[in-house]
Amino acid sequence: MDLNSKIYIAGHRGLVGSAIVKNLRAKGYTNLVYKTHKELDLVNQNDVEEFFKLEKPEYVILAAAKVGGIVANNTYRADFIYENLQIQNNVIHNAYKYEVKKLLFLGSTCIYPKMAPQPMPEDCLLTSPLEYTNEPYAIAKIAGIKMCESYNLQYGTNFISVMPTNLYGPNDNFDLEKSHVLPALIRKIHCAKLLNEKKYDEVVKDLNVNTIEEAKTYLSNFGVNETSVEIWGSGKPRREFLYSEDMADACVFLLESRDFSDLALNADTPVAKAKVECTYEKDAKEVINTHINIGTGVDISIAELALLIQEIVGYEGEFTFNTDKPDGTMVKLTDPSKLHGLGWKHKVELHEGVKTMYEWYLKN
Ligand SMILES: NC(=O)C1=CN([C@@H]2O[C@H](COP(=O)(O)OP(=O)(O)OC[C@H]3O[C@@H](n4cnc5c(N)ncnc54)[C@H](OP(=O)(O)O)[C@@H]3O)[C@@H](O)[C@H]2O)C=CC1
Ligand SMILES: C[C@H]1O[C@H](OP(=O)(O)OP(=O)(O)OC[C@H]2O[C@@H](n3cnc4c(=O)[nH]c(N)nc43)[C@H](O)[C@@H]2O)[C@@H](O)[C@@H](O)C1=O
Repeated sequence: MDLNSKIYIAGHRGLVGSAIVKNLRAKGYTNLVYKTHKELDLVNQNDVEEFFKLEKPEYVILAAAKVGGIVANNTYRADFIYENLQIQNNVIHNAYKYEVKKLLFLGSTCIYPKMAPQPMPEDCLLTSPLEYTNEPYAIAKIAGIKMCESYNLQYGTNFISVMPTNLYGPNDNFDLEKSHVLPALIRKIHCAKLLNEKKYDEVVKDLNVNTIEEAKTYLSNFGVNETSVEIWGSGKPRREFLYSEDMADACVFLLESRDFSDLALNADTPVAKAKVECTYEKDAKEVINTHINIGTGVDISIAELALLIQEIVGYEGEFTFNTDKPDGTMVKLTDPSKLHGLGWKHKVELHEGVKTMYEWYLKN
């Protein structure tokens, strides 16, 4: 990739996409292409093909997807599987058709089995059943990995898949119903603090409603009042969080350094030969695995996360636990040793990242 290469970032306004644009710009890449969802609906096959035909990007980063937290995944199951399959089918296939030099596909660590060994290595994929709450989303993501792998093998493309752990940072989704836990808890705890301090104008502004009564009613639906904040589930599940700017840096690092161009079945390489002959299937599988974990290797319980956010926000109320809401997977800690072996490690620790994110939230 040189600094003038034409790079298409799909999903450039999202949590990850915006961090990737920032990272690429800081590294001096100048020829970046993007479209909002409104300008180009990636679910639409014809429109995506027209875009590739016209723009002919040399590199593609696929950070556009239907994304949400545990309840959104569990509720809008059809939308999560349909939209994600459509988006990735359209983008990956056209990247092949219009000869993109390299593509980076963003999966998720929820592709791994619910009872995966901890920490989860890349090769535990497809070894036992998935977590139910996000099974449709995870199945779409697994299809994306297998598509990248299959196009590399059959057509000699250079498609990479990354499996990030739970992410957070600027431009995150703070919608209390649909967001992930970290932005949801920041907003709930912040609003409870404002209610407690009777800063009603600020609560009304935060929620974009007209009156404090409206704001209080809305927040009470999410178990938030002057003195307490509801946490979904038991608080016992453990999650691993990575700051979005670290995630973006890992993506650009892998895009610059990882290469699968010798994997085509007709390539004159030992892996390709092994794959054709099906003689060294295990060895070949280890080498052709296009997916790689991106994580910190450190996790924290949801109850501990709430305490950490409480301290950063400066909230003095209590927490309640709503066990009618799902816990989801109890532990999903990545094994990032493959990534570490390639020479990349995260820089932002959780406390610092949450502090920076809260400052961003207050400004935006
Ligand atoms: N957030 C997380 O914790 C994790 C995320 N991931 C993966 O990382 C990737 C990025 O996620 P994240 O940044 O959090 O998601 P966001 O929801 O923040 O951003 C998603 C982006 O995708 C775009 N988009 C969605 N649907 C369409 C569509 N039909 N056509 C065009 N654009 C569309 C949105 O565009 P617009 O802004 O114009 O609406 C938005 O820019 C996804 O693949 C996700 O699965 C993986 C693990 C964890
Ligand atoms: C990244 C990954 O994220 C999703 O999986 P998840 O990790 O289960 O997502 P989550 O962040 O929404 O929840 C984490 C934990 O936190 C608890 N929790 C407490 N209180 C709130 C709360 O207020 N909101 C939310 N959302 N969760 C809460 C919640 O009950 C759960 O135990 C995938 O669907 C999929 O999108 C994916 O790839």
